[in-house]
Amino acid sequence: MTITAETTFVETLRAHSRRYHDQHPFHVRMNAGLLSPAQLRGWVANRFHYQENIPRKDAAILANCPDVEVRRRWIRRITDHDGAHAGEGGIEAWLRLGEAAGLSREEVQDHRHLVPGVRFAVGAYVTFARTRPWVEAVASSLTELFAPDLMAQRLAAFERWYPWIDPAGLAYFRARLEQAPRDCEHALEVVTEHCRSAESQARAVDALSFKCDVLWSLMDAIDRAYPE
Ligand SMILES: O=C(O)c1cc(C(=O)O)c2c(n1)C(=O)C(=O)c1cc(C(=O)O)[nH]c1-2
Repeated sequence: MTITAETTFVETLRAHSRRYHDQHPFHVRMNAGLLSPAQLRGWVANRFHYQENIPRKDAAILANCPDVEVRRRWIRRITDHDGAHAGEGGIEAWLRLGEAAGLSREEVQDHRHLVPGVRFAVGAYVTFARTRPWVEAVASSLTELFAPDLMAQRLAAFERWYPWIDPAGLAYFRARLEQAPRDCEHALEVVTEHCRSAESQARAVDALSFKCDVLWSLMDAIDRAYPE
């Protein structure tokens, strides 16, 4: 997707919703209630690797960012996932989701279910944030513009189609319904303020494309590991 005279920068970013992983066949089947318990557990166990690396990705952005005001707001993402204390935060909430789905904490944390493609996709995202200019790394987080719709759909689907998962385990998704819009509003603010030239806008768009590929590859790897 390229920026043209007719489409503004922000419209071009938003148009990436067409490449978001909500349209991946595995997610489509998940939301239609068609996944077996083993497939759903495989997804939960593998997606944990994404969750546990988000704070490391955000720490890389902080390390590369010279702007104190951006850092002051961005740092909250790390506590959202890590929690301020043991037993709190998004990573803990994801482990509880695993338990609600029948996975022990140990088997999620020791990566015994982790498939190579997911490890590669997550590693690529963290490396991108470490090695690319920080504004591009911020732009790559903008897939979160599209996440709330998928979270809402997922919550409804889990309650309707997968009643064997204790609904208390879905707290992670409920929290993201609030956190994702706040986070991506800030990210969009940073990107529009810092990307004024056509060239920097094109780089931000490329960063978002890259991230869509990361998420899609991750789902491809899960789909392949837990076939129908
Ligand atoms: O379940 C999902 O579909 C989904 C997608 C995304 C995303 O679009 O990157 C994130 C999350 N969840 C999520 O839970 C999360 O904490 C998160 C952080 C980020 C990011 O790039 O900084 N994306 C996402």
